[in-house]
Amino acid sequence: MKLEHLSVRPKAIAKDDNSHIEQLLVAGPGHEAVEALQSVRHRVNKDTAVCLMTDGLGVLEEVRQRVFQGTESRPSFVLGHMSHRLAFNRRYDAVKELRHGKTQLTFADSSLQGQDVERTESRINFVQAMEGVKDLNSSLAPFDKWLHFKLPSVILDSVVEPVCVLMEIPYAGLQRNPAAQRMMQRLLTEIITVVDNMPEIEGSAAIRNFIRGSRIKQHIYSRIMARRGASSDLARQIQNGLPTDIDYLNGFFIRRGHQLGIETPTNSMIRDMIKAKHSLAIERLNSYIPIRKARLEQLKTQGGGASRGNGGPSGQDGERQRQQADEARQQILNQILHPEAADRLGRIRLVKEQRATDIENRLITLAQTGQLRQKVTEAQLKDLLTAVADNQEQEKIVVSRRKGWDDDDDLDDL
Ligand SMILES: CC(C)(CO)[C@@H](O)C(=O)[O-]
Repeated sequence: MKLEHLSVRPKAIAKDDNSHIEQLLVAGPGHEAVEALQSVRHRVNKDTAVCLMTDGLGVLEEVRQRVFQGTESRPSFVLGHMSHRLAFNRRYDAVKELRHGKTQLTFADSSLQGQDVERTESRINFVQAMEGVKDLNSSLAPFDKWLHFKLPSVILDSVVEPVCVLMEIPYAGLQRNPAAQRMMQRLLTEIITVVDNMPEIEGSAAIRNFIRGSRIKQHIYSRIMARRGASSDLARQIQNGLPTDIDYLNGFFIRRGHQLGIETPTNSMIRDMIKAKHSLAIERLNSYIPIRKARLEQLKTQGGGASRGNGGPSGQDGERQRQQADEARQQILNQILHPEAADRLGRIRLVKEQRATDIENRLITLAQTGQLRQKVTEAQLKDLLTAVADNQEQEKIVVSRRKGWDDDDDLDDL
């Protein structure tokens, strides 16, 4: 079974609805935006206002070029960025706020590069509608102020995450690794040169002060400290063969550098290495079914099957054996889970370690007994989660009333 790269969830694409869209908010990873807009292009015209609240930079340029170039029916755009931390609850199609922040909106007319100025009225209406949603805490800002708000997270993701991936270290490892720090410094120097020359922000003292002074470095350092216990999101995406936003992180600065005649060799090399690693991960994920019997036998003798955490030998030998068993376990899980399912299980582990371990044990047992013929999809994993939850509820003979956002719903946020 090959990995699909249709990243937009089918539910977001209502193919049979042809009604005109007046206001459209596109959020999420940068790499999903083009596909999402293409799916509703026939419902959008020059009276539509689209707010791009996507991750990364260069998304608007890509959307203008790939979806609306040469058409009369080009909508007008608002760019947005928010610092709220949100979780998506798939079961209820709802969003939960984990941390309150603010939303900044802007018009990107300065990046139109000779194209017609967009209609202002529809954009103003959209901004007003968003300002009316109290929880969004939105305001309209000049372009440079907006970029100043968004740039730190984009730079952080371009400088820190790829280095974690390539050196195979978590955030904590960056602090004590001079080679990693040199690599980050090179990436940052090139990025700063590109930003400093972007025509859209010419004359912006706020951005100049931010990138030329020590503030950007302080920001990166403080984020590394804050996340030192965490592993990189990009590493998780690559390991699971999921699409990444690298083209809207380092890729954006490379494209802009090219347009401005600025060389960005370190960013280009790192982007290519990330892409190569991603292709290898996909190849690996697609090449392991059916599970090799010999590997399973090895796993059984190492005690790494469905028996995680059940004691075993102690001391250094015991530790080594446990490590080997954990690695073997992980290898098997990589073989039997679809990337989206592995991703979901990983997130469940963050909040319910025992639940994730129980599920893993079941999956490994199914694999060992030859009952898995194909990789487990995210939908199948959800069924299994529900079955395990039902079972546990019956075992406890406890009746509990479900709340809107109870514990199990939290698993669905993930
Ligand atoms: C880079 C940008 C923010 C405007 O300069 C916009 O064009 C974009 O994201 O595509």
